[in-house]
Amino acid sequence: QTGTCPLSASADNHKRDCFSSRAASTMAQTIKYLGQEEAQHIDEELFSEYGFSVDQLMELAGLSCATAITRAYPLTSLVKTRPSLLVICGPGNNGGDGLVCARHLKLFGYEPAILYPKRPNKPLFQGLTTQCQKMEIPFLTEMPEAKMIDEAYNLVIDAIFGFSFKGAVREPFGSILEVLNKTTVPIASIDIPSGWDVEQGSADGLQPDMLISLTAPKKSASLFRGRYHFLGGRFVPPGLEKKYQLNLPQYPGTDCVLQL
Ligand SMILES: NC(=O)C1=CN([C@@H]2O[C@H](COP(=O)(O)OP(=O)(O)OC[C@H]3O[C@@H](n4cnc5c(N)ncnc54)[C@H](OP(=O)(O)O)[C@@H]3O)[C@@H](O)[C@H]2O)[C@@H](O)CC1
Ligand SMILES: [K+]
Repeated sequence: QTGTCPLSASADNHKRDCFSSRAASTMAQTIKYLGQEEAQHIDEELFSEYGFSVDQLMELAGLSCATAITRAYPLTSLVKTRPSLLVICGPGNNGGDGLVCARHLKLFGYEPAILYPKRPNKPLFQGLTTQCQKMEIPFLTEMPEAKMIDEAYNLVIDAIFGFSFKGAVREPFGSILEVLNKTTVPIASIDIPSGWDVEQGSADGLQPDMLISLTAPKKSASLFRGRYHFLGGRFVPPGLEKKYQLNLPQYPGTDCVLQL
């Protein structure tokens, strides 16, 4: 009889609702934040064990970044008359993500310009550079001053260093990060705020407005204080997710990004 009583039924519903919201929040709390070595192992396994190529995953990573940026800073929200963006690319795969991201942002209607001061002599990066040039994206020859960046661009995309960054920042990136620290336009960092220790962060380093974590957040992401934290890189096979207990949240529908 109690089972049919409206009060009990609603209490049961309440219990069930509480349980599922608790379950959901437990799920959300247990997304794994990766250490540096763990992130590198996952990366290596994707290429070896799981048969992916770098350019495949870089394309998906860069597309996720462009999509997340479009969500956080839609064209209609930009304060400057032109939808100008500055994309700063570093010497590794994080820089490659930046090149792919710039290409997609151009297709999405933005006007990116790229600073790419240290270009690896590898076909992958040469191809990505050519693709951007053919998309009529200008490459800057030097880092503009902070004041000029604040005047000319709506957003800076930081694709300088990712999860392989270690030690004190070497030139020319030390000077570039110093300038970025003086700018006031929002910064969107790809995977790691550049200059941050991948696990410990950096108290006096960049304070980006947006962070796009790829595959899974890295430990330093728990110190991120900006407005937008997105997850991208929807390419993790179930076996790998299970092995590393990533406990990734469900991406909605066909989306390639998820706001955390
Ligand atoms: N599985 C995934 O999630 C995927 C991840 N992807 C992306 O790859 C990123 C990781 O890429 P990565 O391993 O190439 O390294 P990354 O962090 O770009 O930097 C290495 C470069 O930085 C340099 N460097 C290092 N320390 C330095 C210092 N102190 N000062 C100055 N330079 C320093 C170092 O130079 P070197 O030591 O060789 O002189 C090297 O050239 C990852 O974060 C994500 O964005 C996607 O593309 C695909 C799928
Ligand atoms: K970065």
